[in-house]
Amino acid sequence: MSYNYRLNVVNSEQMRRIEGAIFASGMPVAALMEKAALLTAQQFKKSYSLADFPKIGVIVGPGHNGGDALVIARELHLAGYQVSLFCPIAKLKDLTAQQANYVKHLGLIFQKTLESLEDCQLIIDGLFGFGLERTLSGEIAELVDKINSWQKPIISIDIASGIHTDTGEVLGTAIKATHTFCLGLWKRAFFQDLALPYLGKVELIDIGISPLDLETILQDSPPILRVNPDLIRPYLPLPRPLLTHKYQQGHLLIICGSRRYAGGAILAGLGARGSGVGMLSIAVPAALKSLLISHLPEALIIDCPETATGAIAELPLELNNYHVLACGPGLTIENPAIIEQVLDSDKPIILDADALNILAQLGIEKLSSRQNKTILTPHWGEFKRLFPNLSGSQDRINITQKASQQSGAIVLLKGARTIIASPEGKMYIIPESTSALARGGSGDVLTGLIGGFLTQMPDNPPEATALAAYLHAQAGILAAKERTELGVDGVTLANYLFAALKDSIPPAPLDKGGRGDQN
Ligand SMILES: NC(=O)C1=CN([C@@H]2O[C@H](COP(=O)(O)OP(=O)(O)OC[C@H]3O[C@@H](n4cnc5c(N)ncnc54)[C@H](O)[C@@H]3O)[C@@H](O)[C@H]2O)[C@@H](O)CC1
Ligand SMILES: Nc1ncnc2c1ncn2[C@@H]1O[C@H](COP(=O)(O)OP(=O)(O)O)[C@@H](O)[C@H]1O
Ligand SMILES: [K+]
Repeated sequence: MSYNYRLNVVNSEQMRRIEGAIFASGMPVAALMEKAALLTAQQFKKSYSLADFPKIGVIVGPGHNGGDALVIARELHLAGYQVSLFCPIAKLKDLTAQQANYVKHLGLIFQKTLESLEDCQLIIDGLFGFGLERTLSGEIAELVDKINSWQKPIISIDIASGIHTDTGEVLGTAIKATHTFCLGLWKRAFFQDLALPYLGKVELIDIGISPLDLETILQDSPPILRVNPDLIRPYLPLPRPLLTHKYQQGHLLIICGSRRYAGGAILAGLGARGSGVGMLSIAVPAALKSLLISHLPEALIIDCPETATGAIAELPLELNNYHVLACGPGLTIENPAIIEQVLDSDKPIILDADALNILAQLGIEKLSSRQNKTILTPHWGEFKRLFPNLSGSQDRINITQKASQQSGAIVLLKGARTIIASPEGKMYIIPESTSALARGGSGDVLTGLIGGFLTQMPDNPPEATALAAYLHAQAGILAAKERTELGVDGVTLANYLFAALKDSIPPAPLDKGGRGDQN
C-alpha cells in the first residue's frame, strides 16, 4: 500500500493526528499555517483577479481556519486588493490573535458589522474548518444565512463552514461556497452527497504532507482511496497477451430483461461491450431475442422460457460454465427463483436493480452461503430495502462500509459520488461525476461494465468494480461536455466508454504484437 496526498481521504481525527505528527517532528504550527495560506492565496489570485474582484470581504473565525483567513487577507491586501474583515467571535486562539494584530498593524480594518462587507464582490469564508464541533445557532447561524443570501461568490478555506468534515452533514446551517480550497488532504465530506451543494468547485492545496507521515497515521485503519487514472492503470486488462483467444478474455453472462423492460437488457449488454470482454452471453425472455441480436450482434443471445407476463420463467443454462454472472436490469421481481439459482452458483455475481429488490425480500443472509464474490450495486432506494438498519444515517461512506461488512459482499452505493466498499476493508470513491447520469438506464450500463471488467480481472473484484464506476463517470463527463447534461442517454453513455478508457491509459506501444514486430 502506498500513501499519497492526492489519493488518501481522511477524517478530521486522522487529519488532526497527521498535523500533530508534523508539528511533533519540528514543523512550527505558524509555519504550516503560513505555507497553507500562502499557497491558497496564490491559487486564489489565479481564479479571482484584482481587476475583476477589487473588493474582498473576509470572515474570520476563532480558530486556525480564521488564522488562515487572516494570512490570506494580508497577502491579498499586499497585492492591492481592498480587503474588509469581519470577526464575529471575540475570543481568538493565540496564533489567530497574533495574525489579527499584524493585519491591524498593516492597516486592515475589522468592520463592526457584517453589513459593511455587503459591497464586496466576493467573500472569503474562514469561519470554521475541521475544528467545527457544535451545531451553528444564534448569531453565527444568522450570519451564515445572511452571507448566503447575498448571492455573491463565496470561497471557503478548507471546508464550507457549517459542514461536518466527516459526514458532510449541515450542522444547523452552512456556508454555500462557490469554490472550496481543501487544505493538505481530501477530507471525507468532499465525497458525501449531502455536502456537495455547499462546497462548489473543489480544489486541493498541496501543502507538502509526506507519504511517511501519512503512513504513520493511516496504516492502522483501512484506506479510503480516491480513484484516479494512476490508481486504475495497473489493473486494466491491457495490454492483452499476444497469444490469447476469446474464451481466455472472459465469458460474461448477463441475466436481464422482460417484455416490460427490454431496454435495460440492451443497455447492460452495451455496457459489457464497453469493457472489451472476450465473450458475452445474454439470457433474456424468448420474445426479446431478435431485439437483442439487432443491438448486440456479437453477443450470444439465450432465449429463456417466459412467464405469462413476459419475465424469465427459468434459466435453461449451466451457470457455472460462465466466468461471471451479472443479473438484474429489467428483470421485474416476478420470479425470485431465478435469483436463488444465481445465488447458488459458484461464480462471482453482480446483482443490480430488481435482483437487489428480490434479494431484499429473500434476506441479505442468503449471501452468507455463497462460495464466491458477490457485488451489489444499489442506488439509495435499493440500499434502504437491503439494509434498513443502516438507512437512518446519511453518512454514505460509513454505511457503505458497514453494509459490506454486514453482507460479506462488495457494495457499490450509487449517487453523485459513488462509494465502493469490500468486506476485506478496501474503500474506493469516485471523485467526480455529472448529474447527466441521473437518468433512467445509466445504471444498467454500469452493471454490464462491471461484469465485463470482472471477467477480465478475476483476482481483483474491488478494483474491477472501481475501474468500471470510474470509467462510467468519466464517460458521462466527456459525453456531457460535448452534448450538454441533457444529451447523455444510456446508449450515448455506452458509446463514450471507449473515449474514457483511452483518456485513462497511455496509447499502447506499437511493438506489443503490432506493426513494430514486423521490422
Ligand atoms: N494548525 C495549523 O497550523 C494548520 C491549520 N489549518 C487550518 O486550521 C483549521 C483547523 O483549525 P482549528 O482546530 O483551530 O479549528 P477551526 O478553526 O476549524 O475552529 C475551531 C474553533 O471554533 C470554535 N467552534 C467550534 N464549533 C463552534 C460553533 N458551532 N460555534 C462557535 N464556535 C465554534 C472552537 O471553540 C474553536 O475555537 C483547518 O481547517 C485549517 O483551516 C491548516 O491551515 C493547516 C495548518
Ligand atoms: N446526480 C448525479 N451525479 C452523478 N451521477 C449520478 C447522479 N445521479 C445518478 N448518478 C449515477 O447514474 C447511475 C444511475 O443508476 P440507477 O439509479 O441504477 O439507474 P437505472 O437503473 O435507471 O439505470 C449511477 O451510476 C449513479 O451513480
Ligand atoms: K471555512
